[in-house]
Amino acid sequence: MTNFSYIALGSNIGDREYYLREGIRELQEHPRIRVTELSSVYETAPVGVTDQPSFLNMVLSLRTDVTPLELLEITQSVEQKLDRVRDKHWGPRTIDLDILLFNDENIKMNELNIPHPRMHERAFVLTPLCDIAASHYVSYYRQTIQELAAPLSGREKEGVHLWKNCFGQGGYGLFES
Ligand SMILES: Nc1ncnc2c1ncn2[C@@H]1O[C@H](COP(=O)(O)OP(=O)(O)OP(=O)(O)O)[C@@H](O)[C@H]1O
Ligand SMILES: Nc1nc2c(c(=O)[nH]1)N=C(CO)CN2
Repeated sequence: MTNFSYIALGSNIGDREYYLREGIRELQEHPRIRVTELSSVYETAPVGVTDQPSFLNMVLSLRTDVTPLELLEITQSVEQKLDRVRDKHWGPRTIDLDILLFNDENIKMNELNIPHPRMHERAFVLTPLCDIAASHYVSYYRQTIQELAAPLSGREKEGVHLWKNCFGQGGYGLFES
């Protein structure tokens, strides 16, 4: 499995931790994917559409031999399987799986943009990503993840609170409760 990718997960409907856990499990059980690391889980204030429940957010890294478009198909089928309904733009969702990075590729297609076009401005993405990839260099931004996170305002960072510290346990603390 020669490709690597970082995926952001978010949930703000129902049993949010259940949906995160099931999202990870679905990816892990895919024969062409190996989940390699999980960040901690953060509770985050909604960004964009603010009149909705708070989110649980986290990120994971994986290795795979599928293409970026195949990975998008897989993540979308996991979202569907986990009751995701697409109605309101940026509205509440049981599970959202965004492909943040795929190797060091720069992809601009109608259905897929990599790096994810809003990752650099989102504390709810960069904070968990720093758990597992702080020193990872992204050519597109000519910066490491840590450097991307540094200019985020205090207000953005204030909306992001550690909810479950799984990282110190190799990430898989999420499966222990
Ligand atoms: N890197 C990416 N990861 C996931 N979806 C992407 C990506 N780039 C483009 N898309 C497209 O974005 C479309 C909308 O995705 P989705 O409904 O999950 O957006 P969102 O999570 O509400 O908003 P945002 O993209 O700001 O996180 C998808 O159908 C997909 O084709
Ligand atoms: N805190 C938070 N806010 C959001 C999120 C999210 O995952 N977490 N996702 C969005 C659309 O993808 C819009 N706003």
